[in-house]
Amino acid sequence: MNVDIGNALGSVASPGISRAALEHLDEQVADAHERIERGMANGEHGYEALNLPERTDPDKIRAAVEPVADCDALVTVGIGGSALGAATIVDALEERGDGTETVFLDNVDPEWVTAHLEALPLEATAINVVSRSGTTAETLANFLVVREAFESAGVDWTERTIVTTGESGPLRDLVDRHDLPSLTVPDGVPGRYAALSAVGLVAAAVCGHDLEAILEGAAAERETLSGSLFDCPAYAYGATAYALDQRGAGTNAMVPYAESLETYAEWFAQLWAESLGKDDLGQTPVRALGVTDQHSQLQLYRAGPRDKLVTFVRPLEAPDREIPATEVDDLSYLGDATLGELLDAEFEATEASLAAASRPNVRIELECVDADEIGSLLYGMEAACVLAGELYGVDTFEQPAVEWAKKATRGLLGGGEFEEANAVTEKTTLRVDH
Ligand SMILES: O=P(O)(O)OC[C@H]1O[C@H](O)[C@H](O)[C@@H](O)[C@@H]1O
Repeated sequence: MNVDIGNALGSVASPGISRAALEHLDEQVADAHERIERGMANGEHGYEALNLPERTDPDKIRAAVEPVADCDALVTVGIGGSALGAATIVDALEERGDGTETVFLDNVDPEWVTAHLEALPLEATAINVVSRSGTTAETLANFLVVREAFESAGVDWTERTIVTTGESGPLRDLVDRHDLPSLTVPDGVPGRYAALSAVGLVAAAVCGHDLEAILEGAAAERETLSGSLFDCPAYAYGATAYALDQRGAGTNAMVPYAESLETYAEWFAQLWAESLGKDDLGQTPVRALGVTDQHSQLQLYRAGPRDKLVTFVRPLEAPDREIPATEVDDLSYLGDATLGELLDAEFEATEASLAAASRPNVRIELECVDADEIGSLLYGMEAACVLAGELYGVDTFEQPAVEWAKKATRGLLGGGEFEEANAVTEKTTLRVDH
């Protein structure tokens, strides 16, 4: 992964960061890097995630999925960090997989869940249940619904289920009770940093992806971590995003220029929001897709409030397709090009249009979208986020605000005494009814 922060410099953009300020920030990056290395060496909570490329055992994951390796479809039941990493990988690599259909049940909208289950060939479908805590209501509820759907269809779900969870908890109890194949979420790895463990790789393994290549790409990115942002793409990104936020770019629009990376933007949004949104600090991630959202959001990014950083992710190589020639003179220029050339031109034009309007933007380049590069991207952005967390001085690896709502939900459903649930009845209303 390469990062170009030229269009975030003060000489181009407003807000922007001057070279001198960047040099100064680099001293903080050196300190933060030392802290990160120490955390990694000691296996501290959160920092341990950056050790995953060396710690994850692909053979173990493949052995666990072996009983369902010939399935036609895989339904992953998980939410947040227990779904988005896996979804990012299989969506990015879909064209390179073995054709296994993948469905991610990461919502409890009943109509949507039912529609998915009814469309799946259950006798040829495997179930991938993922929950670090083993207590997340949405995941456990969906698993119960999926189980029942299998039972009603006369399919033995215990033969088709793989569970990834912590060492203990309700989901671990189910594993033990039904003797299900299972994998463990590594200690010290928060869900949103777990894509490079079994949490993200079970689905990839079932789809026939090259787990070693994903981990090698991540390991190569890990090698770039160093005490200077000028030598480390991940830190260059994390430090620049932080510096831009400090200067007023409170929103970070993540814009991959590849359909296959659309889910990656969702994964990034969780990573950035849950890790940095604390103590009244943080940068709001928004998701967009090139070229599609040039025609819906670009107007705001180029001419709206100067409160945004636009982050492009650009694969340099991709399969291409000719644009057929046409008999209409005004369109003849298209016939001389390919769809890839059009995509590239749109990217270059959009990037330049933002720079010309002094809007800060950063370019993240991948060689292509393959297993190696996706490993590199996920690891690089995790490291960027950990660095940003150090610079902000927040508790990067916790998410107390999300836990608050989880407790309130459980309280409302009678799952225990949680005072957070009282806030629901105490709500202030000012209704305008039809
Ligand atoms: O893996 P689980 O324990 O089921 O948690 C799933 C998700 O739950 C919450 O929403 C947390 O904020 C996320 O960080 C986590 O990824």
